[in-house]
Amino acid sequence: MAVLRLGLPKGSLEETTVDMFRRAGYKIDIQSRSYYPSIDDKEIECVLIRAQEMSRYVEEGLLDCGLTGHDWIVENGSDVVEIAELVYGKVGRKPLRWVLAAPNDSDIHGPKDLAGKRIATEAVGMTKRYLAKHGVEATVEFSWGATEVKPPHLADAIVEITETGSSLRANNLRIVDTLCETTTRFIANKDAAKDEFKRAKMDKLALLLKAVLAAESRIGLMLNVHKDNLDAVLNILPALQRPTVANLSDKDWFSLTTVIDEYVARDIIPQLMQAGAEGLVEYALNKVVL
Ligand SMILES: Nc1ncnc2c1ncn2[C@@H]1O[C@H](COP(=O)(O)OP(=O)(O)OP(=O)(O)O)[C@@H](O)[C@H]1O
Ligand SMILES: O=P(O)(O)OC[C@H]1O[C@H](OP(=O)(O)OP(=O)(O)O)[C@H](O)[C@@H]1O
Ligand SMILES: [Mg+2]
Repeated sequence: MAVLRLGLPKGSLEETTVDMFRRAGYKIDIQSRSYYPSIDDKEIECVLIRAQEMSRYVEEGLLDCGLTGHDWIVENGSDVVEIAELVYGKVGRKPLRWVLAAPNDSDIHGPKDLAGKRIATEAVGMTKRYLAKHGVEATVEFSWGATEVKPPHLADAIVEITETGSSLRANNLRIVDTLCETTTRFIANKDAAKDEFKRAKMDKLALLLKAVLAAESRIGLMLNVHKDNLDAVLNILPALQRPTVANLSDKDWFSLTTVIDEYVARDIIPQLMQAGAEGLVEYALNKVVL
């Protein structure tokens, strides 16, 4: 039987990825110390791999596809096919940033101030390219992690990824500059992407994962409205998502169903009620296919 070999990222992206697959309809079970999670789809075989190494194994064909950050795909210089961009991190749903950071009281305020200094980072290639772009000579030292603790004694500055900013704050570091942004990508091996079975399977996974992300920021809205108030209520709803308007058994009343961005709901719901909406129900969505 044909099987798709899928790499799941160990580390920061692990929990969110497994949760996204669950909401996409796949149950993944990771036993402690096992690097072969089980999945309730006989056509998929999962392997847990560090995000840093994912693109290398996908490029070599040891894995057909996998999820990892754009940052490590670039850092490794991997030649892989991008099936989908999925904007999620460990905590949030926004791109993450790789930043140059220095102690709050340091005299480093821009790239030029790095001349002759020592910079610790997990992303050596990215940092060297940044220095070259600014024509600055500095020492770049590979860091195995816990990089934020290094300044001021073990390094003058660091290049590190930040999501919530709490690791930088906890270590009295301030952001000096942003080197790049990164998001999660669903990548495939070039040959696997040309294989009919594997490509179809990957496209299906990408569609479902994107649908889960699209649903997270939206809500469903259902309400009833008298015909005299129909236009007023319709005018309040965002123009992009035309609602479904259906007749109720009483001819003078209509039922409206629509999907809107969650952040507009808090403004719109009171307005809708004022305009004559009744029996309004807001509900969570599992998947939205755009
Ligand atoms: N909050 C986050 N912190 C760090 N990396 C994140 C975060 N959210 C998403 N990522 C992404 O996860 C990947 C991190 O890969 P990496 O191999 O460094 O593992 P790690 O998650 O830091 O694991 P470890 O705990 O072993 O250091 C990167 O591609 C990065 O863009
Ligand atoms: O801006 P924040 O929300 O604080 O997130 C960013 C931090 O999370 C990651 O650390 P990780 O857990 O991978 O530890 P490590 O430094 O030992 O790799 C990353 O390397 C940063 O330190
Ligand atoms: Mg890490």
